[in-house]
Amino acid sequence: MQSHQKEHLYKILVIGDLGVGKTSIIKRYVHQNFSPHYRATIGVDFALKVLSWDSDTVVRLQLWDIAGQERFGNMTRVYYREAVGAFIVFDVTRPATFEAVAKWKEDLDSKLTLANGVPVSAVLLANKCDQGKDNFKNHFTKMDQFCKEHGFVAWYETSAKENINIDEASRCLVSHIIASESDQMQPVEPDIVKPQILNSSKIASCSACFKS
Ligand SMILES: Nc1nc2c(ncn2[C@@H]2O[C@H](COP(=O)(O)OP(=O)(O)OP(=O)(O)O)[C@@H](O)[C@H]2O)c(=O)[nH]1
Repeated sequence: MQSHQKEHLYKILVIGDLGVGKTSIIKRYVHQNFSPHYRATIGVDFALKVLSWDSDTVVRLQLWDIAGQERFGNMTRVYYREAVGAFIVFDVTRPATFEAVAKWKEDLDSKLTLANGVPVSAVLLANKCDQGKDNFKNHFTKMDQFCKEHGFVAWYETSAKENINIDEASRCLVSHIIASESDQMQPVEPDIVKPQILNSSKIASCSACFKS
């Protein structure tokens, strides 16, 4: 008997400042391990995660781990090409890395949009929550507001060290990508189609992913 399993291959970007934990999040997600030692990524690195999405769908995530220092280079346009989703990561113990989030998001939206001009789905990850939980608790309301203003579909506190919320964040991103595929979206250069701000009904429909 022939299998009717559907397969999706999605290119996902993992971006954010130096040392915020991008490589560690991917390592935890794909290889189920964690190392406390820091080795800066040079350029870009890749990993593949295969998900049994439901009984008849397999999702392959091609994760592009882009070095933090690349925001200051001119290769991001090349790396972003044909991505359909992104994680933007910051380190809850270093406020400067949160300040850089808006810059990463701007960089992303200025270089990559889907065919109907909508930005690719992006989820914000507040990483190293094993270290900064108490400092961060008071910011939940502000984070929801920040995400709406900057066009993130959701945000999660994560820890690559303690394996917190990484699977959940990924499922949220994938479900948004699958939902947006119904709009026949193909990534194109924004020179052809100008980026648009997500309309509020689109954001509201994502609110299930926002933490309360
Ligand atoms: N406590 C804690 N440490 C973490 C966590 N995630 C990453 N780290 C540590 O933070 C440091 C930097 O992690 P990386 O994953 O290399 O960071 P990166 O964002 O890939 O860095 P670049 O390659 O420079 O862009 C390493 O020493 C990790 O062990 C976490 O969730 N909790």
